[in-house]
Amino acid sequence: MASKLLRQTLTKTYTTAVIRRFSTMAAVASPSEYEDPTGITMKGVKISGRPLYLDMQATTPVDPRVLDSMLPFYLSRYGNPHSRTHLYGWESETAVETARAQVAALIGASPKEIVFTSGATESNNISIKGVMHFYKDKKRHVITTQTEHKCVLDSCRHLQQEGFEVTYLPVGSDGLIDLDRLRKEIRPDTGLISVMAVNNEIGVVQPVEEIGQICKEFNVPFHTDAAQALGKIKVDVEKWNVSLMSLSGHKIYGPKGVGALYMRRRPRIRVEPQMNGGGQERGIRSGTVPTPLVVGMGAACELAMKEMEYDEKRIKGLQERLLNGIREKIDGVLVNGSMDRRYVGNLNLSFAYVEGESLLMGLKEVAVSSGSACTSASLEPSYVLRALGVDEDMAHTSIRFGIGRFTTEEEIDRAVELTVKQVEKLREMSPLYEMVKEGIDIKQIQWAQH
Ligand SMILES: Cc1ncc(COP(=O)(O)O)c(C=O)c1O
Ligand code: FES
Repeated sequence: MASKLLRQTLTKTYTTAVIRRFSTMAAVASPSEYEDPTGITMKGVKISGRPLYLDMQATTPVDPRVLDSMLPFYLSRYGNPHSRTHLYGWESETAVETARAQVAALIGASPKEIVFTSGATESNNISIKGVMHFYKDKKRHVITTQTEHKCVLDSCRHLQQEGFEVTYLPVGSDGLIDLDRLRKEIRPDTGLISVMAVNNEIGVVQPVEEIGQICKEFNVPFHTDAAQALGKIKVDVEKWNVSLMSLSGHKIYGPKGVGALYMRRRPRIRVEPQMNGGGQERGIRSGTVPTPLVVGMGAACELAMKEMEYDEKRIKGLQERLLNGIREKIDGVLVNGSMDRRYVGNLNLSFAYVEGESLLMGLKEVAVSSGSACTSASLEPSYVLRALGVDEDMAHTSIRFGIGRFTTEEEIDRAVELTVKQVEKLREMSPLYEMVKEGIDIKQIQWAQH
């Protein structure tokens, strides 16, 4: 008895000490090699000092409070949540169920409607291919949009190869779909309508509630990729009338490699599983549930629930500071996508009369994303910006600034300063800008053909 008590106490003390140490280390992560004044070279870029991070749509840092909640499940409570015969299993299972309730609460769902996955990519794959495969005898048609995340588009392409038909709805110059057009495209054999809530590149918020109503009217299941919406805008599965919703942990200050899929129970939506095995997660997603990651996602959802309003207010202020700061100093700045229907943490801008690649190369001190081809594996500029009808040269100079919970005013001011400096420098060298200043309409110029 005494030894058992001693062991428990020791384990507890050990864990608490380790947690403290690790969380502090994590909170101040700054690998020293980048601080070397002579710099290092990575991917052909000379780096001396860490760039400031404004790429929150790509991923977010883990909130230290989230990490704190996760650590015990690596160090002392490491049981398999599916072990039925001992405490280790039971405590992990309890933690997974708590996390399930935390995720459900943030989207107005019942915990029974949440399936844990490896991320939004997997949830999107299960939703799109899983639903269509399950109802394949009667339903052969999917409607989605041209500006979805690659994993939605690619799942749809896969279905097309199998003989399903897919309609890719166009978007207006504001990035939003036309609801009348959506109605017109619905057919008796339409088995799924998949429209993302918040776009990852341009931040526009689709009219999800209205889309949900149309889906109800035509009795077609509605799937929404809410990876960029969760914890950022109010998400409500009832109000939106969604049947399936994809969620991700690492976009909301949680860990990478975990996500969730919401699946409506009434009326019940069915899917064909993509992963077969031990039958975990109601047979929809076999495989041991990664307890620490799931606990982290749950904690991140709970924090988002408490802090979303505060975060949004702060981030909105920073977004305005960034846009006004840039516009005060330079002209020819275009916001890509609707400014009214937009998540405030996203500012996607294009800069006229500069060369895209040079702009990015000159902005190495700010970690941002770009819609230009030179930053991606494909050779085409962003398909999202092209769907909006953004001019080719403007698409090449687009920069996505992603602002988040831990972004500071100083960082925004520094980003303004560096961006303005770079754009001005490039314009000084640009004969095109020279002509514009002289009042020549460059769109009217007939360039020599070659
Ligand atoms: C809109 C959207 N959908 C899906 C994903 C993929 O999410 P995950 O990394 O969790 O698979 C992302 C993130 O890149 C996203 O922004
Ligand atoms: S800016 Fe690099 S390819 Fe267009």
